[in-house]
Amino acid sequence: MTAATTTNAALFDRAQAAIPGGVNSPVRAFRSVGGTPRFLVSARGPYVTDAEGREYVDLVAGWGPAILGHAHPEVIAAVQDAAARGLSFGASTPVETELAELIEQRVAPVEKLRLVSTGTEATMSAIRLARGFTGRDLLVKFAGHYHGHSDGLLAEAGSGLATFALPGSAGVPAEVAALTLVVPYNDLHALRAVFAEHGERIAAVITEAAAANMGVVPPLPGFNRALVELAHAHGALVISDEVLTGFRVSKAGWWGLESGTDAEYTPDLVTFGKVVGGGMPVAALGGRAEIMERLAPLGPVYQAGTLSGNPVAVTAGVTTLRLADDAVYAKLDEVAVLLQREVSAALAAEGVAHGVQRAGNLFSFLFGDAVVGGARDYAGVLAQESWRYAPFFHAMLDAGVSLPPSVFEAWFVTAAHDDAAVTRILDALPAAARAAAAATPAVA
Ligand SMILES: Cc1ncc(COP(=O)(O)O)c(C=O)c1O
Ligand SMILES: NCC(=O)CCC(=O)O
Repeated sequence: MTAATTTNAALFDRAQAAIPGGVNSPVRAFRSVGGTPRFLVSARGPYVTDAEGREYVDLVAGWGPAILGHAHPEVIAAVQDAAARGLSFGASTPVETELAELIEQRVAPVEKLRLVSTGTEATMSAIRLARGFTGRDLLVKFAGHYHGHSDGLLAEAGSGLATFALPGSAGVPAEVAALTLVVPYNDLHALRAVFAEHGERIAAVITEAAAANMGVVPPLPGFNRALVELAHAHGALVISDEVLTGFRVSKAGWWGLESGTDAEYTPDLVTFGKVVGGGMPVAALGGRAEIMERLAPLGPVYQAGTLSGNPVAVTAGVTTLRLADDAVYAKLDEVAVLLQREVSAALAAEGVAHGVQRAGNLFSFLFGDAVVGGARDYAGVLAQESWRYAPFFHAMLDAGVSLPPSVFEAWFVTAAHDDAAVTRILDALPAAARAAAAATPAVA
């Protein structure tokens, strides 16, 4: 390893002078945990390495895409091969159809699919399509769910907005914000009330297939199904956002986990991102052919992109999905279960009251007596002692384990988390649990 020639602190100073907050996405800024963000220079398998030459076991996984671990040799080789043939054509390529077919084969509600570059674009376009299809304007979303940063979706959103306690965003016209109705998650009663009042004006309900941007909050059994039935009874569509869960929690995403059970549901539109790009900018919206065919050039709903279906990025996605076989998903599940158990045991050993939240192989922890039974919505999540997370996070980081820098984010495992990586995490836990136990709330 080459000797470090700079420090994270120096890089952060320089970044802050050139880039707002020193980051290109707010969740990277360490604002809620304090300290200096690590500037990463490389990643391989379950590890990331910072500019000081320090290696960390990674439980962020690029915020989800790296199910195989970082820089999987076959993915890198395929990307290098694609790159050597040209970076972007602005024309159709065979590999785009391959990715669309692969997704359609696995997720039955997706009959037709269009590729875009980010999850934000996928949900934004799905909403326009739902409005164009239904001829209605209102959108229903759930508090604590995050669907990217387009104007209509930032109200009571999760991810960075939860981390920074923002109720929404400046710059969103009141007229636009008024078109989004926010309902507590897992609350069919509240959803029924919204439909009773506004049913004829609601174009769609958008929901994370399993919520994972306020920490993890799974849907109650049958919730997705009931919400589809309710929406359809009122002529509204359901957009199931699988940007985070898609091809991470199973070969067919969250839909795959519930299909074939009593809770099976059929959303009208589904959005994907993260894993479908294998770490490169690919996302997608798909769904019923009748709806998808309203998109230009077939229909009147306009949607486009210079870089949509970029050949290098799509190659990373296709290769990742093809390599993610049953053994990969079994490994993700195994590591997730082990870490849930061991983190919980370490916290319990230090007397830290906590709840464990899980949805497939996604999981997170809630701190405090109020949440030992878990949380089923955003208000439940906010009832925790979130101030216990920063010292826990920093103790793990000091011991060489990189967690999401917010208590409101899921932990992401990879299939490359082998015994050595897991052992390093387990070794770090006792001190981190002690730090969480000793934490005190900040005084204003
Ligand atoms: C459920 C969900 N939807 C949408 C998005 C937005 O995706 P992107 O950050 O690629 O715009 C994210 C994550 O960022 C997400 O977790
Ligand atoms: N779970 C939150 C995200 O994945 C968001 C990442 C980002 O906005 O940078």
